[in-house]
Amino acid sequence: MGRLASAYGQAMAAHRAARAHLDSARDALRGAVPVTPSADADLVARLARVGTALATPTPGTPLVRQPVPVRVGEAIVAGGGFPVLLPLGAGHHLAVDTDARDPAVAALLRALVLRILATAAPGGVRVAGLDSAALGATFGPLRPLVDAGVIDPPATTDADVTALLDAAEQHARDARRTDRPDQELLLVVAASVPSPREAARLAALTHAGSAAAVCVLLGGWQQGGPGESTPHLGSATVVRLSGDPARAGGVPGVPSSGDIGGLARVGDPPGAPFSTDGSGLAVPVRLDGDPPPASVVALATHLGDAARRGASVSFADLLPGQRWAASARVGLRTVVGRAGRDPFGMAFDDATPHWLVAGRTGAGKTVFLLDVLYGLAARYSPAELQLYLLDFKEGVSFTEFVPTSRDPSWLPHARAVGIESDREYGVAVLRELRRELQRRATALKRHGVTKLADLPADTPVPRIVTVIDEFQVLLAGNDPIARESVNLLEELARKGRSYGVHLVLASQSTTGIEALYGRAEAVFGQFALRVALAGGGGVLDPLNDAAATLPVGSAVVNTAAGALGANTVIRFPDAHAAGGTLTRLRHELWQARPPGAHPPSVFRGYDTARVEADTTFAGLRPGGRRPLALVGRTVDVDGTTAMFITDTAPGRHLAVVGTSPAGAEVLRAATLSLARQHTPGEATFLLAPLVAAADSAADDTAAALTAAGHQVQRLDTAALRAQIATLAASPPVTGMSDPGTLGADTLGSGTPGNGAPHAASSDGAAAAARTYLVVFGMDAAAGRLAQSDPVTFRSGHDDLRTLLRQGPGHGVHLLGWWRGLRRLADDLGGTQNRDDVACLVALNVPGADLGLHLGVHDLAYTPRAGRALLVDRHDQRVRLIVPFARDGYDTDGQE
Ligand SMILES: Nc1ncnc2c1ncn2[C@@H]1O[C@H](COP(=O)(O)OP(=O)(O)OP(=O)(O)O)[C@@H](O)[C@H]1O
Repeated sequence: MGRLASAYGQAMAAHRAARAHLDSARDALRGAVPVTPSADADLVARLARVGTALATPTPGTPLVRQPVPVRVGEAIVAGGGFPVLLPLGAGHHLAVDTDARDPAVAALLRALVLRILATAAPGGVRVAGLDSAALGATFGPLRPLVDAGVIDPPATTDADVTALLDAAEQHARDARRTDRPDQELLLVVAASVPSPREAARLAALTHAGSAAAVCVLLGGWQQGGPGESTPHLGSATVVRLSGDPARAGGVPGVPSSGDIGGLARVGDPPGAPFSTDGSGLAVPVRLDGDPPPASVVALATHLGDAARRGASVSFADLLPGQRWAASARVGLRTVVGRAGRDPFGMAFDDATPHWLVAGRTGAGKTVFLLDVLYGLAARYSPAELQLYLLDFKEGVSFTEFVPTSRDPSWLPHARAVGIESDREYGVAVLRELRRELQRRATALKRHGVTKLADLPADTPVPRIVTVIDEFQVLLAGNDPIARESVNLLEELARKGRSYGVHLVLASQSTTGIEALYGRAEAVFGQFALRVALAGGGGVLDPLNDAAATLPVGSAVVNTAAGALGANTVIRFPDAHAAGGTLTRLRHELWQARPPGAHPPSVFRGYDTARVEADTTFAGLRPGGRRPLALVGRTVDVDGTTAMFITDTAPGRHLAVVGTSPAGAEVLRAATLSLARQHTPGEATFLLAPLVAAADSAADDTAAALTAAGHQVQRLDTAALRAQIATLAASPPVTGMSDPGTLGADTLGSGTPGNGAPHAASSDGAAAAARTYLVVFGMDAAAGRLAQSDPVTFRSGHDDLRTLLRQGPGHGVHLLGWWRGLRRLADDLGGTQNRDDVACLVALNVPGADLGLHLGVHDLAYTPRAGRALLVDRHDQRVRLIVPFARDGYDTDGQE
């Protein structure tokens, strides 16, 4: 009886004291003055030890400094009960010996999550749930909190669990390092014990101390028996639902826990035990059940707003107070988002000169890059920072940085922008950057220093950031472009650190890039900083799967080339959602551009090149010594005009080859550009539109030439044959020959009767008189040219070959479109005569055939719509070009 009475007394006192704690906690949460328990002095003294740990929380008090009393259930005593509160937070944890597949445990864990969230200041607690045993069902009733963004979806797979523990350990390290007064508490709720390895990691967290700001609630924790190696927990209160029935009794009318479900034994809280002998609370405890669903919803509503506010990172957060106030001398740094509640910065400096960014499509890669670029552009003036921006995908990543018809602004830091770039354009940019490295190396040598940062202050050299989105396209396959790109990237990555040239390579995946075979380490080894967005874990160490569960708008930033333990999870704002702010910022920066600043050179892969819009074309005037035939825009950094010189050297003729009707467009551009270099009457244009596909271009050419006052004659096949014979037999030596003798249908405005112009004998005056024979569909004349003259026995081909060899010396040039390479070779009399037409524009001609025709082995050319290969056999030029075409010309016509 005495023992029972004593137990009863102890229990009642505990009840009163605990009630007082609870009340005071509640009052404190409401801002009221704490209530001092007034009870039996002896028992209060004992419970005071609990009270020390269970210091009264006040609203907004971080849970990492002091543990808070959290109710777990009601102690059962005869005739009543009292609430049982346990210290949690500040290095105090809880373990239950049964896992959450037992509904009582699941309900208890949910109740604890709810109470801790309600106790903490909004945003003061982050909840990370692990539930591989019940596949997340334990957290089901808390769904409103998940939906409101207050707690994260639970980890259910092995990978999720590992990632969650990685993040928790990182959190602990960061919390210890920063030791902030407002540190967020990470509540790790394990509904069951995962594998032994993860169990050990959870146990280690319970030893991490209050500075780690982690609180672990652990279901299914069985302290190991003899011989078992279950790790010991740190400061944790243990709750048992199973076990020794004899120990569970002790109160009249209260069965042991072994006898009925739902009653538990509560061990001694660390540092403030209930018992003196380690036996824990003397009476059994009915664990609290689920909080009412209405409470969950109410809390979700209450905390959801705060969570959203806390979680949202606005684009404005990335911007500095003052524009262009930072110095790039030792590196570049910008805020890219937030880690926890703190702004998070990333740098291009000696430690992290280059960045590797990966994320599956839709993970927010473009948005992240925009955040970075605007952040940098707002901090550093164009004198400190230049940008080269390359995008290899279909999309609009960098369009906003270049002027358009709707918005004339551009980002003044941008030097070159490639949108839907060709690989050849990418290589051109990398070559340009390598030239810049060489210039910088020379400048550093001149000043006797080895690093950009050591240059004298009065010789500032801007840092260059080159962003290559979807860079794997550049390295795709194992062709000369891929190989050259790898070489260039490796060199830029290796030397860029010292010379202030930084690379950001972004991709959906960095694995399986064939051209990198054996070189990946040499290239990526220079990329200490890795950013893994959702699905972008490939840039991290294979054991580091921290990116496995990232939502859109988050990233793992790792400054140790992806190694485990160097992760920081950040959130970055959606730049797309801040369109207005972005536009205003860009306009502000544009208005502030230095006087004389030029817009970036822009390459848009999908643009048609129009000769009329070409600046070289616009500048052409009569009187030049060697007329230029303009054929397109070179795919290079500046989009220089692609052209041939038509001088008196043998072979200065143009062959455009391929079935694509774009061939007629190229002839049109070449002809019109030549025409601009002659005064009317000085040159004769003999146009032979032999195929229907060229009619439109030929008619347009004739009309434009006529309008400009030039002499134009139209030839049919027969007339062409005759004209070739005439020009071959008696090349014009002076004045104009009579076109009437050519059987031509005169279209031009020049005087009929004045035929081919004369050609002077020297280059100096060669431009003075020319004949341009422009044949649209030269192959259509093959039959006629093959026929021999019954008198002279000369075939048309004989005459053509004479004309090709001797014509330029007499001012006669052939511009022809052949629809097949074979036809061209036949007309030339075999590939051995290929130099007789030295200027070639290859359209949809297979690269291998072209290589054979030209006798070039490793010709890298992939025929595609809107592109051509320019080959000049005299100066060994081989360039990818965007051939000129009229607006509305359908490049799809090219196969
Ligand atoms: N921080 C963010 N917060 C919210 N939404 C975001 C965030 N970042 C990106 N998004 C959204 O995700 C979508 C995809 O973003 P983005 O275009 O940057 O993806 P991506 O990885 O570049 O995809 P793709 O490679 O297919 O172009 C967009 O609708 C964007 O608004």
